[in-house]
Amino acid sequence: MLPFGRGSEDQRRVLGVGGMKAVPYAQEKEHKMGQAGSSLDHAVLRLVPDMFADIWPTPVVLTTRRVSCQSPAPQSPGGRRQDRRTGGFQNRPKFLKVFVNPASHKKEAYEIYKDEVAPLFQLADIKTDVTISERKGHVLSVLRESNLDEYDGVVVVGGDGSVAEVVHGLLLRAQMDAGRDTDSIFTPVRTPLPLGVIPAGSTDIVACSVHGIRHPATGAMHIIMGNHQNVDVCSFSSFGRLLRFGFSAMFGFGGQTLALAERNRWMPPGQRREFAVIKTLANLKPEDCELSYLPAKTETLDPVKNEPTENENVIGESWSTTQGLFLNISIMAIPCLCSMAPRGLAPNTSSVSFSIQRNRIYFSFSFVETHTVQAVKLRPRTQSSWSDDVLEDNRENESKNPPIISSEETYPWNVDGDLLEAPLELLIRVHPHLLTLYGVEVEEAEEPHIKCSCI
Ligand SMILES: Nc1ncnc2c1ncn2[C@@H]1O[C@H](COP(=O)(O)OP(=O)(O)OP(=O)(O)O)[C@@H](O)[C@H]1O
Repeated sequence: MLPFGRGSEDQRRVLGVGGMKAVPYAQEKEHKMGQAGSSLDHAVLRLVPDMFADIWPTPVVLTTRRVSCQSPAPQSPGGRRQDRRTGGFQNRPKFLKVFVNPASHKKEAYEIYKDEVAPLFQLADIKTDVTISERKGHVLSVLRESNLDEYDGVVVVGGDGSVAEVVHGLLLRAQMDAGRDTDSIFTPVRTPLPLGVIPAGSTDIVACSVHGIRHPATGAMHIIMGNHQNVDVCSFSSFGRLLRFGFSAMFGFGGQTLALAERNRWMPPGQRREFAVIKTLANLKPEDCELSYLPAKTETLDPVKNEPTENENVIGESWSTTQGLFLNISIMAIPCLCSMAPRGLAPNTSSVSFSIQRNRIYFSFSFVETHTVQAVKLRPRTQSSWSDDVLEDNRENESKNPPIISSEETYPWNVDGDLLEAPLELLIRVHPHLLTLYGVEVEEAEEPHIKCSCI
């Protein structure tokens, strides 16, 4: 099986249009059909840089999960897709609900949609119903209240935060339609609508992970051709209460940096991000946590079907628990490819080392471990080091800023680039193949050409 982030030179080519790398669809399809399945990684990582090894000599944990991924075509209610003229492409949509976030990145999302995507949909005879989001949360309320039966798919034009909002909305809606209580933990049902992602944000990790490239027209072509890829989604819950769905999360450095950036929203975005990274690094303190994880069921290759099969008996359902000081813990349900880490932040590897690529140089950190997990539970054991900084800041700016920490202490998590202030204990469960995205399995993202802010 060819995992994400690996493959021969030939296999690393991505499907592109409009002057970008262009591989004929048939050739790409043939290549994909040659694979036994794709892989998705789930990672929990605990970073203790070498320079701090004397101070925090604890070992490090990084967790990944490998899941086979075949893509049966989801059916819209009533099986209406089968009645359509699909021009040879079985999953080709005819009517799409489109959400555009005009505030994404450089505020160009609407222009990108109008100039680069809408004309392609028109050529392909695809009808659209477009909503320009007016504020954070607007998309969520539209997805809750609209009749979605008439659509073949949903499209989001924006960055990772916008994608996360639509994913959360679609999955909440699916639970509501299935009569589930969305306030509590449950085994979620799939959403019947595939989601297309048109990158228009500053990082676009989800688009890079399913298209291999940040290129709106490539995203549009995957939608038009009805290329489907099933992806895993995480649920985040605390003390039995569902908080949200998402693809990735960071606690420690990643959460603290975002929290600091959010507290300084008055700065321009680039400056805010750099300020937050530098200040967090300068005050970097590890979090003292109890981390438990449920190892994933192992996979072996079925010799007859040449497909990965889960071996339920090898690892039982027993939680592994570790305690100690963690600089960063990341959980990833998608490979998290981006221009700065073209092979992904969650490399699909059984090795205990984790590497990120910067300008073609690889760093293998001995202080990062990877594990394959189905679920992770994190419980900080002391007051967050982040709250010390908040209190210090608040003392400095007491007259300007109201206190942020309430009597009930929360801990900052970076969930798909959004700040989630979670209570003491957070349970993250991986739900295999919960969502279908328009796209294909990609081996590697485009070479870095734009500054990326994923870490
Ligand atoms: N009209 C709006 N005004 C302000 N914010 C909005 C609006 N519509 C949506 N949002 C919110 O903006 C947030 C960030 O958007 P998005 O992720 O698309 O852009 P970005 O942060 O520039 O990109 P990336 O996440 O890739 O870094 C999302 O959480 C979304 O809910």
